[in-house]
Amino acid sequence: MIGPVDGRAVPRYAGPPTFARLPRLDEVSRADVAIVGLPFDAGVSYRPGARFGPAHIRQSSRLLRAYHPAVGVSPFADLQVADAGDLALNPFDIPEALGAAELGIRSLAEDGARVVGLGGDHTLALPALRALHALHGPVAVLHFDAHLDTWDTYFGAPYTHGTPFRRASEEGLIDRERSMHVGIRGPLYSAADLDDDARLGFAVVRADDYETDGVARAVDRLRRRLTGGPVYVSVDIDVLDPAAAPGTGTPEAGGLTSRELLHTLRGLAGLDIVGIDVVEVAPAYDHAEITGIAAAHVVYDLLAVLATAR
Ligand SMILES: N=C(N)NCCCC(=O)O
Ligand SMILES: [Zn+2]
Ligand SMILES: [Zn+2]
Repeated sequence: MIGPVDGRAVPRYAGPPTFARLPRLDEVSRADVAIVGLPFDAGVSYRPGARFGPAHIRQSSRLLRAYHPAVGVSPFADLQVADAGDLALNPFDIPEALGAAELGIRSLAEDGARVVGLGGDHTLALPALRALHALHGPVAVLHFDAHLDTWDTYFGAPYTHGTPFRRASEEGLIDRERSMHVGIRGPLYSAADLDDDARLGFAVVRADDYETDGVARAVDRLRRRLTGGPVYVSVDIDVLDPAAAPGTGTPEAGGLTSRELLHTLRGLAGLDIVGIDVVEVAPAYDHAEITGIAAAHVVYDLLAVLATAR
């Protein structure tokens, strides 16, 4: 395995701009995990800027270290993780951008890598699910978000960051018996949004459930629903409270702490995770890399979970 540049030999703030200062994909013969930047934000409904997310998450990942004590693994030693760079996604043509994202993710996955997409806005979950469906058939979606993202259209547009999981459900890409949202909160357009969402195949762990029932119960609920098949993990960074992730486009008060989120992610060990995205990091609204660091740790903890399958 080729791991990250050692922070005790080359200063953290020097060295390659790859995620965690890992090798580039073209520097390794094969990869278990490919981290790919998806700089695209033409699907947003409010604050723009998630196109700068991949570079920001990479910059905020320079302090990650080799050993994960809570999980008891060294993700970069147990897995060959490499940075595949960014896909070139057309900012003026959403369907074309989604096609390019699907193709890029699919070709990385066909080479045998688990793909971690760094967003970019949440529209990108749709091409990722199209790519994975081609390889695995319908997958369960474990979706961390303040928002349902199963709305229908905005201004008549079907492909936006508020609609990827409705499209994915309509297209038969997801397992409607095993998908779920975690962290849902905030105002909806109407009560019918929740009925539509349930019909599209999602169970819900609300942000408020963390307050009343705690992390262990949330983990228990999601493990029960997700076991028995492939799982796609999609993390919209706005699942975190704006205090823990100010750098995002559609923030909602009352979200998870980063400790709650990371603890929940570690509870996924043993599930068959076939793909991951971390989206909606918009650095223009970030401060002191708070959001970038949270996103980098989300990726790191999910890599640790993947490493437990070794
Ligand atoms: N996927 C994210 N972050 N937000 C969706 C919000 C869609 C809306 O403004 O109704
Ligand atoms: Zn969201
Ligand atoms: Zn979202």
